[in-house]
This record gives sequence, C-alpha cells and structure tokens, in this order.
Amino acid sequence: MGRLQSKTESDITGSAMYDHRYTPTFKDCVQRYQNRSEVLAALSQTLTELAMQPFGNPRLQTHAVKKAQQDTFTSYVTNQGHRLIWRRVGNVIVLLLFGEHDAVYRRAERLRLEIDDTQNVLRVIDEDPETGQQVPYTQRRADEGRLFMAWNDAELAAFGFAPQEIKVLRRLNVDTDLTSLDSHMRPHAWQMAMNLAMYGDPHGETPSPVVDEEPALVADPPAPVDERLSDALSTPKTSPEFVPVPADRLADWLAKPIEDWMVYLDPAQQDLVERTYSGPARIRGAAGTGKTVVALHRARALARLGKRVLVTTYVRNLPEVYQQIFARFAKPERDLVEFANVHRWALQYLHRHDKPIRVDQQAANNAWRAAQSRVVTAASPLKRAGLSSAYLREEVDWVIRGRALPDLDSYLALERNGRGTPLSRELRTDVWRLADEYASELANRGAADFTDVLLKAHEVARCNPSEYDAVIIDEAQDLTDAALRLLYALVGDRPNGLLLVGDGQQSIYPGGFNLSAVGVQVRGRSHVLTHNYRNTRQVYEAAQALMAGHHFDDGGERPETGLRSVELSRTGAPPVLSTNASAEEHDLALAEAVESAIGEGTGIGDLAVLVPTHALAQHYTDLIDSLGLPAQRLEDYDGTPTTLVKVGTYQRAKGLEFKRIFLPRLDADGLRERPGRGEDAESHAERTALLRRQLFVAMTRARDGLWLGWVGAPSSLLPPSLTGSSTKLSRER
Ligand SMILES: Nc1ncnc2c1ncn2[C@@H]1O[C@H](COP(=O)(O)OP(=O)(O)OP(=O)(O)O)[C@@H](O)[C@H]1O
Repeated sequence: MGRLQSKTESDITGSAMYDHRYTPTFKDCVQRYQNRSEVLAALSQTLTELAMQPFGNPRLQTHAVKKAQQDTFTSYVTNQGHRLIWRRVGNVIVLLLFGEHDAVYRRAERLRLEIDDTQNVLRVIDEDPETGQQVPYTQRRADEGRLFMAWNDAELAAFGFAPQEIKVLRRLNVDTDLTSLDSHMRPHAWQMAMNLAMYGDPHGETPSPVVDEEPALVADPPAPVDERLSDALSTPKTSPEFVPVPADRLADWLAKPIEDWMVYLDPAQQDLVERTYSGPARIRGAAGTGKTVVALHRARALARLGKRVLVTTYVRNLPEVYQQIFARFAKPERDLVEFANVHRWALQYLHRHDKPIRVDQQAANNAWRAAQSRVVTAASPLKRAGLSSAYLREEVDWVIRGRALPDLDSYLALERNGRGTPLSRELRTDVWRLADEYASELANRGAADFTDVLLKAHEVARCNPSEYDAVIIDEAQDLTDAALRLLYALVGDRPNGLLLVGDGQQSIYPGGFNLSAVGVQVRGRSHVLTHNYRNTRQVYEAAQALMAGHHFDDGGERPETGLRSVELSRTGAPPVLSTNASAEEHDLALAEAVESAIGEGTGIGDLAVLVPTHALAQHYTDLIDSLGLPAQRLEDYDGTPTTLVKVGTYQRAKGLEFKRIFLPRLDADGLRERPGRGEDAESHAERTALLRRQLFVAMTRARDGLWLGWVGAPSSLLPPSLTGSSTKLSRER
C-alpha cells in the first residue's frame, strides 16, 4: 500500500480539472488576514470557484498579469478589492499571492518560479527590496516581516518614507504590528503606512485598480506546458515548498481560526502520514517541528482505513487538547480515534477487563514514608550519601518499579538512562530494599499507585486479544518503561501498529524508557523532522541558547548535541528581558508587559504565564486576576479557544503553544535552583539539567514573543549571551 489517503479524498482531487499547490508566499499572504474573517470567507469562495471553473467564470474575472512570468493569472475576490494571483503549470494551479489589488499586482510582476539547478528544486524567487537582486522567497522571508513585501525600498522612499522608517516597516508582519506604532512614527508616515497595508495605496481606498489589467479571459487559454516546471511539481522531492492541497479543503480551512492551521502538512510531514511501516516506527524532531500535527494526521489516515486507533501521551490533559484539534480538522473521524492519557486509559482498561484497581495517592505517600523510615536510617548508606527523599522516590518509581525489574541483579546491571548520579553497588542494594519495603507497605494498605496500574494492565494486555490496530504515543520521551511495555503489548510488531513521537531534548521527567530494553525495534523506521513552524527565529534562538553545550539523550547510540540544526522561517521581536530590584517591581513589570501585549492586539487567550512551581502558578493567577483579566489554569484548559490568560507550570505547558509567553521569576529563588538541604552535588546537577529542559520547553511554547523576568540576578540557567547583549535591545523597544 503506497498511500493511506482515503478514496473520497483522492476522488475529490481527481474530479477537479486542476491540482492545487499552495506556496509559502500564499500562506504568508493569508496569515496577514487571520483576524479578518470576512476577507478569508471571500477568499474561500474564490478558491472554490477556481477549483470548478478558473477561466471564463464571471465571478472570477480571471485575466493574465501582464508583466509577470508567463501563465500568471489574477482572479477577483468578491467585493473586497482583493485579488488572488496564481500560476498555471500544465494542469496544476500554483497559488502565489493574495491581497489588495495594486499591491499583489506589483508583487506578481516580481515573483518567479525557478528551478534551482544546484539543488534541483523548484522555488519561488523574489526580489530583494534593497538591492533588487533575485533571492529565494524563503530566504527573504527569514529576515523580513511580511506586511510591506509588495514594495521595494525605492518605491517606499518615493512615497515619502524616510530610510529609518523603511527599516521599521520591513520588520512588521501584520496590521496590528503597525497599529501599535501609532505614537512612534511621524503621523503622516504612519497614516500612509496604514493606507498601504489596508488598501495597497498610500492615499487610502481607491475606487478602482490603478494597475492596467488585461481583459478577462473568457475561456481556458491554450498554453504551452513548461515541462521542466511541470516535472518539478510532480514530486515533493523537487518541489518541497509547493504543497499539494485538495482545492475544496483549502477553502474550508481558510474559513477557520488560526488554531486550525494545524491542518497543514509539508511534503516531509505528508510522507510520514502516508507511509506504510512494517513494524514500530519513530518520529523525532526539535520543538515545534510538527510532530503532533503528523501524529494527528496519521491517526486520521489510519481511521479512514477502518483501523482502531489510540492516541496517548504521558501528559495529563494533553489528550483532551489533541481531541479538540482533531475534531476541528477531522470531523468525520472524530469518534473513530480514542484519545487518552496513558494512566487514565490503563485504569479504564482494567475496569473493562473486570480487574479494577484503586489508586490512592495518600495511601501511597504513607506507604512511602513508612518504608523510608525503615530503610533510610541515620546510619544507612543512603542517608550518608545525601540522596534526597524526592530523588529516592523517583528512583524507586521510575527506575525500579517503572521498569518492572524482576530482581536485584537486574537492577545492579542496569544502565540508568537519564540518571546522572552514579549509584554504587552498596547504595543500589539499599534502594532495592527500599523499593521492596514500599511494595509490601502498599500491599498491606490494599492500595496501589500509578505504576501498579500500568503493570497490571500490561499483564491483562498480554493475555487478551488486542483492541487496537494502532497506538500513537506523543511526547513519548516522558514514558516510563512500564508504560511503553503496556502500549507495545497492545499492538506488538504489527504493520502501522506502534508509533512513537517525541523529542529527547524536551524530556522533563527523570528516568525514561529504553527502547531496546522493552524490545521495541525501530531501525529503518525512524525519521527526523527539521522545520520549526511554531517559533520565530528570535524565540527559538533564545531557547536554544539555554541548551548550548548540554547534550541530551534521544534514544540513539550516542547523546545528541544541545544545538540542533533547525530551519526557521518566521521572524519577530527579540525577547523582552526584565531585570528588577524587588519582587514587587518585577510583578509590576510583568503586569505592564501583559497589558501592553493586549494593547498591541494580541488576543487575551493567546497569552500564557508559565512558572516552575504550583505556588508561583497560584501567585500569578492572583496577579492576573488583580489586573481585572480573566485567568485560566492550564489544568483546566482543554484546547477550546477562550479569552482567558493561561497560567500554569512548565510541565503543564508540554505540547501546547501560545502567541506570547511570559516567564516570570527566572532567578535562583524563583526556580529553586540552589542545592536543597542534604542534596549532593550530583543529584543537584541532575535536577538542574531537568530544570533546564523544562525551561526550554516553556520557552519553545511561544509562537511570537517571550518575556523573561527576574529579581536581582538572572538564573545561572540563562547564559550571558541571552541576558547580556540583548538586554539593551529589548529595553529600547
Ligand atoms: N506544515 C506546516 N505548515 C504550517 N504550520 C505547521 C506545519 N506543521 C506544523 N505546523 C504548526 O507548527 C506548530 C507546531 O507544531 P506541533 O505542535 O505539531 O510541533 P511539535 O513538534 O509536536 O512541537 P513540540 O515538540 O514542541 O510540542 C503548530 O502550530 C502547527 O500547527
């Protein structure tokens, strides 16, 4: 089987006269209108018309763009004074631009489709606004905002903008970026810029297009097919930027809010969605590279083939969020895929199989205390080694019980993945005793903890016929061995069965699984995604600075280097850094930053305050409340768009994203960075490494902007390259 695509989907594509491709230029044009639903609705209608009858359609008035590359056409977008620009290559319609009529016309004259012979790929080529040189659009896009892309520097200067103003305009992406500059520009220049952005003309709305358009074409004009372009468009390898899209679906997506852009797939992602795997497979990739998007699309593709699919993760409320997203883009399949947190799923599974188990966290805590008082006595080696109670509990929960180790020998022989602190034979023997005592204390109380649930469910799964054809695990790096063993038992090595999706750099719990120990073999079925779609370059680079020099384990033979090569195509403002003398001053600065983000037009629901501890989460929920803004704890967030500021811990932010992220109290006290009482150097180093990864996760949740604040000196986790040089920059903003 080559493609997992459903029959209906290919039928729809096949019945249209033309195939459609969207390009990065088109996507950026459309994103400018994310808050203008009436414009998107009109575009949506135009695309539907275009799919049915591109030429000779009175509603489209399609005609050639005179000075553009041959076969470039423009169509009306009803009543909005907007135009759609597209290029025909054989029976493919390449969507190029969308916007105000004059502005897109001008751009259309400059854009070209060209094959880059050095790499044998087709690209959209644009003109550098300053030098007039031909450059790949994606390159231009990496350094420039998209609001004034239609004009080169000379044209902007001719309108009357000063060189310094042109530099500012080049940084802006959306209308609201410009609105916020109201009092920072000369009033006349600002008004002209607004007119250009809104109407494509420095004087404002013009009654009719000033550009000389050709008469509308009445019929499908004959055109010689450019074979080279046509060949290049026939496979994703030679046209990676030109994403095939069924015309009817594109129209549908455009009408939806920006969250729904989760529906887009690039060719590398599409390939992973459709691929057939002969056994367990794995998808890795840096933060924001679309791993979840691929996981959800693959779930849909499998469901369409009639497969029973479970999508699961360790993170507690993430499955609900995924379910919401899934329901938005895969309505017909929404009841065919099950979404559940692994622990909750296991509890229900045991219930279904008449083996219910009761988890009593309080009883488990009591059992732990009793076991500890018996084993960790004043004279015990564990006490002398300075291992904290929390560390020991993690060791027992994650390393020993989580791996279902059968005996002391296997523990002595174990490579403790992700645990930096070496434990001698003597110490391990004592930890083993502690685990033993804990298990008997639990049994005496008739109680169970979550590890028991996973272990019991695994026993049941091994002896029962499978209820699933496919299990997709997101954020897989945070699973314990016990959880992975259970999920693996559900589908085994069947084709398209187990899919692990994750990123070792974001692992935020100690321990972690070991694929080979569980017996999961993914060799030859492991892929890496490399294009970060979430973060602006500035956000991602700030987060990356944290990881420089810090290797991480991604399940390979060797640790991976902290800095990874990732493609980024969005740019934005540098992170705002806020140094404060006192906690009061700090909180005031945060409050001002939140209010000014709202003032600049960011939706309240797109703001999130993330913190390392529950206590700080409470503190900042109260602070947001005191500003008269509604706040929502991440525990209560299920992915439904709301107009509430989100507040939560770094752990809770896993897998989520928001436009602006505020990270207060990035100082030693706020992060509880110093060694605890009795904490030895190695366990402290291990805790610090975890904290660094948690902070990295928190920073990479930001799509557009980051605010980092501290009291006194910044945390030692933040490198001087981040806190030193850019302070001035952001202060100036
Ligand atoms: N091909 C694409 N085109 C446009 N946007 C995309 C594409 N793929 C993913 N995205 C967007 O990028 C963002 C990140 O995607 P996603 O959450 O799937 O990444 P991830 O790799 O799972 O991230 P993380 O590991 O950090 O949680 C989402 O907003 C998603 O909609």
